[in-house]
Amino acid sequence: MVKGGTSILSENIWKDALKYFAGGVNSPVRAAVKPSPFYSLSGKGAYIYTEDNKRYIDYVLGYGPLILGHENEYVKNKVIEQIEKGWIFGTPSKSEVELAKKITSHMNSVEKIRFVNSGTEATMNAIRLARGFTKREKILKFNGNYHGAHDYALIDAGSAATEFGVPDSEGIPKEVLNTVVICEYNDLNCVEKKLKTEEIAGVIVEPVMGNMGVVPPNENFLKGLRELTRTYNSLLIFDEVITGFRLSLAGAQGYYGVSADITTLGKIIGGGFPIGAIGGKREIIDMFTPSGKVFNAGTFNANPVSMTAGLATIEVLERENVIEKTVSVAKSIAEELDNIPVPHVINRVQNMFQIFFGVSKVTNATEAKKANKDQYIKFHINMLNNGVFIPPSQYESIFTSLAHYDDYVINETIDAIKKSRSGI
Ligand SMILES: Cc1ncc(COP(=O)(O)O)c(C=O)c1O
Ligand SMILES: N[C@H](C=O)CCC(=O)O
Repeated sequence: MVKGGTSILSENIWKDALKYFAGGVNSPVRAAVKPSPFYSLSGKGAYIYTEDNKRYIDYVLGYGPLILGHENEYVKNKVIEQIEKGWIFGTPSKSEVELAKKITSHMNSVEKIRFVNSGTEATMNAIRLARGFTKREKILKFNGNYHGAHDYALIDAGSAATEFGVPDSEGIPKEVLNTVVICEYNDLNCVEKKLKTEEIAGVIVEPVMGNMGVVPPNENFLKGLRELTRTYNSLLIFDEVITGFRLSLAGAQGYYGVSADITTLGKIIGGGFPIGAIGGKREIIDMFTPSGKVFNAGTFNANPVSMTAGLATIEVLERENVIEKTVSVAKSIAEELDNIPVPHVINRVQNMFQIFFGVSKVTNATEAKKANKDQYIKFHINMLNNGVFIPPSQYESIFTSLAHYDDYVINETIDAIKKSRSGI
């Protein structure tokens, strides 16, 4: 097994992939890995192993779900047990009730849940729910926030939409664009102005921005959103697809002490298997069919494998002090990044962080876009060559997992940072 370096086999697979997939991939950020993507073969703990017999310490972690690291033994065994019993029934299964009990026990504002298959489906349905509940049409979102790949979210969107220069996607009808109102993140004045002058069904927000790099909320931002949405009878939607069960067991809401009307979840609650969820107050979630008139359905909704993996993951989070451990790793790595002798700023909240070169502060998407992307990409390539996989895009977050809570992994990473800082 070789640490980092170039990847001949992966390069050959990549040439084939370019024949079959738009841009060679099935989700755009994967094409951002330079010079070309490596093909993963397996994962164990903090490491990814590739088709080329290369090994990388993984700080991407499936873009967030793998808070326990790769192939966690407990989760794996629970999933195998489930698979031996069957993996789709088209009927409810006990695992969905158990996962719902677990999530609601941790998140005060979530009394009832609808399980879907992705974060994208979760936010799309949360927006429909907010419109159905308030009988209003407009949604307020923030510049650079990413809520998945559906029409109502792809306006001033972060993540790969910014990385590939399509924050406003083509193919979205004007009528849809006109229902989305945009403010800059952390700008409460803008939010108040829009809520006052437009009939807004809901304000959707990433409580910590994780799709423009990492951008924390200013001290009063989330509390301000809570108050303003109450004043103007609009619903507050926290998109906790990344932050749920990452910042704390009660998500960003628990961490910042602000509760939402509707919460969207994904990633960690599926333990690495496809999932999304819309949670909230009983009277809001009950508006979903069949008890209400806001339609949602799905062949794979609440599939037992994702339910089982999610439940097992949360059990480990509860038992093993995981969040504390991932935060301590994140602190050590962020401190070492801060020693890089090139002007930069590091934004970190708990166990998610990102470095921005060439700027002294990043508090919103406009400031994030001023960071020197070329320097970030050079650093990303240097880190890969030194055996560490950090996000290939400035507009993603570095994550830590339980498996990184290991002196050998931390020291290897610190060593890679030291070797990677020249030439950026
Ligand atoms: C905050 C946030 N919301 C929604 C999504 C969409 O989730 P998914 O990729 O599972 O559709 C993502 C990530 O992709 C996300 O980071
Ligand atoms: N930033 C995205 C979600 O958090 C990354 C996942 C993807 O686009 O494939």
